[in-house]
Formats: sequence, structure tokens, C-alpha cells
Amino acid sequence: MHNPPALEVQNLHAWYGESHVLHGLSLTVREGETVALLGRNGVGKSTLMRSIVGILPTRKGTIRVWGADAIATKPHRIAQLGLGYVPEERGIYASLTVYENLVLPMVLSDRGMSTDEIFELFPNLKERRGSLGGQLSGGEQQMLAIARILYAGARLMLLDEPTEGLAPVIVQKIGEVIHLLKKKGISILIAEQNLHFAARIADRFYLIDEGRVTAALDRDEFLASRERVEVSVGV
Ligand SMILES: Nc1ncnc2c1ncn2[C@@H]1O[C@H](COP(=O)(O)OP(=O)(O)OP(=O)(O)O)[C@@H](O)[C@H]1O
Repeated sequence: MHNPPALEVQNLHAWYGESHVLHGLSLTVREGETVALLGRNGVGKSTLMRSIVGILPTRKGTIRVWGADAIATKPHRIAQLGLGYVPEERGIYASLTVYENLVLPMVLSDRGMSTDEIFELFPNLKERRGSLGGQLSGGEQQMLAIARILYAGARLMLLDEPTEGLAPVIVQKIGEVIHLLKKKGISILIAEQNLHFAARIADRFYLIDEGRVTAALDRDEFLASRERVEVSVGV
């Protein structure tokens, strides 16, 4: 029997108060896939991620994580499904050390990476393990935010614009980390404005507009319709 997809979203609607933001969005991330969400600012990429992890509870539709019903799962238990989320703001505690930030998550899945494994993946976090979160560069904070959900047991990662505001050389490093995670079989859904970066790392692409999927593309289709994608993403 095949494993269920890492993530299956069907006909998802989500609201902030009266404001209806997701309008029947459907997508799939298969096990081990890296899938990019592309779309202009404000089309609902972050809202989709918040809906999946339950931070935005006003949603309707189906969300399955490895076959389990994510809507029925309390947000503080979502890590136990093997799901981890890195928001755009990254959420690093400025006054805690790298090590403390790493081991902070309270509810863990039993499959989390060990600190040794994490420091092997992120050697510069090992070097800086005693530095305060607030002393890290944006790129190091992003790495730490990714490391933290791996420690908590994420096998499916939702990454919201991980390269935003980072220098090209750091973006390159994040790309290398994502390649290593892919090799380990981690499934990834990534919201990304940097098309060049998305093209390097993703296996499939969804174009999002006004809270809906407007196209689902595999790599060849993405590369063949690059101009159309650029127009719809607004770059
Ligand atoms: N907390 C909130 N309360 C009310 N409306 C919100 C809230 N957060 C986002 N929105 C609205 O929901 C819509 C989708 O926003 P969302 O942040 O999901 O877009 P996005 O595609 O992730 O873009 P960005 O990259 O700018 O975050 C926008 O119209 C936005 O103004």
C-alpha cells in the first residue's frame, strides 16, 4: 500500500472575521516532495499555512497530514503529526541562546532529530550554540527556526518565505540545507517570492491568486511557462 500524501488540502476556505480569504483551495504534497507556493503579496499563502497548523481556526474544508485530520487536531498537538511551521517572522527568542531556542518546543513528536544530527546539518549553529538569538543574522535565525521544528519532529515542513530579506550568499546556503533535507526524505511546502530560488529547489509549483490555486505545474511545465509565472507572481 502507498503511504498517504504528507499533506492533502481539499476545498479549504478560511476567514479573518468577516473577511473571506481562502476560497476553496486544494493542493497536495506527496511524501518527500518539495512544493512551492507562488503568488503576489496578499493572495493567501501565509493564511494557508496558518490554517493548516490551526493558528487560524476559522476554516472549513479538509486538511490531512499523513492521512490524519489536522482540523480536528489542537494547534499545540500539531507537532505530533510530524508537521512543523516556520512563520515569516521566524519566532526566534532574542534573549535565549541558540541551544535554548532549539530545545524550547514543549510538545514533541517522538521522531525528532537529535541535537547531534541537527548540529551536523547546521555547523554554524553548533559554533554559535551559546550566542543569544538576538545576536544572530537573519540567515542564522532562519536556520535556527528550521532546526527547531526538526528537533520537534517535523517530517513535513511549512516554510513561509524563508529567503525574504537575505543576501544571495545566504539564500544559497538555505538552498543547500533544503537539498540535504530532501535527501533525508523531508516533505516541504514553501511560500516563495524568489522564483530563481523556487526553481532550484521545488519539484512542483502551485500558482495562487485570490485564495485559490490557479495552476499546478510540474518542473517542466514551470520552466516552459516561466514568463506567464512571472506575470502572475508580479515579478
Ligand atoms: N490577521 C489578519 N487579519 C485580517 N486580514 C488579514 C490578516 N492577515 C492577513 N490578512 C489578509 O488576508 C489576505 C491574505 O494575506 P496573506 O498574508 O495570507 O497573503 P500572502 O500571500 O501570504 O502574502 P504576504 O507575502 O504578503 O504575507 C490579505 O488580503 C491580507 O490583507
